[in-house]
Amino acid sequence: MPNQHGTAPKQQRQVPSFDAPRPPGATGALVLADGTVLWGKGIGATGSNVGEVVFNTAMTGYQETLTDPSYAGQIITFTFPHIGNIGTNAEDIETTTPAARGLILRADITEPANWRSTKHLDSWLKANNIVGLSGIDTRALTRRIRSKGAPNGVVVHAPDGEFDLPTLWAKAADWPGLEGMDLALEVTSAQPYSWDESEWSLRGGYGKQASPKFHVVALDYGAKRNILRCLAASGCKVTVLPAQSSAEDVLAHKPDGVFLSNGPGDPAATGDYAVPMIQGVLKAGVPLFGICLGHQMLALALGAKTFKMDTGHRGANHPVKDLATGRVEITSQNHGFVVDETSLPAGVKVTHRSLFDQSVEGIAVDGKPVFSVQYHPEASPGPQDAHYLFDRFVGLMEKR
Ligand SMILES: NC(=O)CC[C@H](N)C(=O)O
Repeated sequence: MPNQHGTAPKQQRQVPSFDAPRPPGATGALVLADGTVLWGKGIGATGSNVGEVVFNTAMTGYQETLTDPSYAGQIITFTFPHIGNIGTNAEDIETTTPAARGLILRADITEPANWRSTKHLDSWLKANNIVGLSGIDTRALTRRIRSKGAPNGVVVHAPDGEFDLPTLWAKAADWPGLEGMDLALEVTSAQPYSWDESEWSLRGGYGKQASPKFHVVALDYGAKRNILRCLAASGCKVTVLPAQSSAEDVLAHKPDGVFLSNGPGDPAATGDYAVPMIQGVLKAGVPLFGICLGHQMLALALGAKTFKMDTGHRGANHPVKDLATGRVEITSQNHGFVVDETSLPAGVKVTHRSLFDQSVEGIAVDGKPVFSVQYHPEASPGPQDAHYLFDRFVGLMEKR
């Protein structure tokens, strides 16, 4: 039986026929695990890469999106057609080593016209070894993902047009998929470090750096820089620790608060290290705040379950309702797994809900300084409606 990604076990699967004529001039393709081939023009680095093919509907912020470590293991389809128009620069990055496995565009890369641009997107993709494809009917691809779920696929770019479809297809069909895959360990920092605000200027309306009042230990599962910036701007000195740090490692820093970062892969696959660490911190009563993967890990540590969504949420205009105030926030999102509401134990309440599909967007523990959200209050890219959550975290530390 093929699973939801269209991947069938090796012994059962049929090698698709790849006899259809290759369009002249095709220098790239997307080969899906079900044998579908979408021909296009290769962009960025040459070579091929396998991953889960997802789509992002944000109209801005392609450089932040491509450098968000949560995209490890994924090939990003941009539904917005003008990608490249502001070029790239050295500031709008969420990590120095992008983890996304490829990108799919409708149109050719737009020529840059922006005073901050220091490099054309195509050269930047090459420098960062990201393989891409343009000339793809991204609307059709997105509709396919929406109706059948995110497929596994291989993106290939070969300037001479020479690539072997059966080999690429086998790479897609053999890839196990994100379910059960721990990718946080691929993108976490190897060493602890202090977030140095002087190196990375505060941007975008968060104001100047506040002098630190609280010490926050941030667990790095693939943390976006703008989260660390937002914590610093809210008055926190931030110590970043590697993903596999234990509760003892964390508490040895005598933190006023502990932050659980975003990150790639399946949250349930990180259970052996993240869950005991979080449980130790919960026991110590230290205020806890989690974003996205961190939110999912907190739910797991509280005894709940997560599961893989068919399509996921990736974009910059997702409406979320704060159930306490009734206020609707427009949020930035990037996730493919979600907390199973029915598995939440007594004493853990849903605080935020997606107005697209009613799924859980935030939780809090009754009477404890512990909360998390599925979406991205730090934006980058996206609106800043939810920035108040950083102040809420600081408020909990203040109270304690
Ligand atoms: N942005 C994130 O932290 C993503 C969390 C998790 N990897 C998911 O896809 O659901």
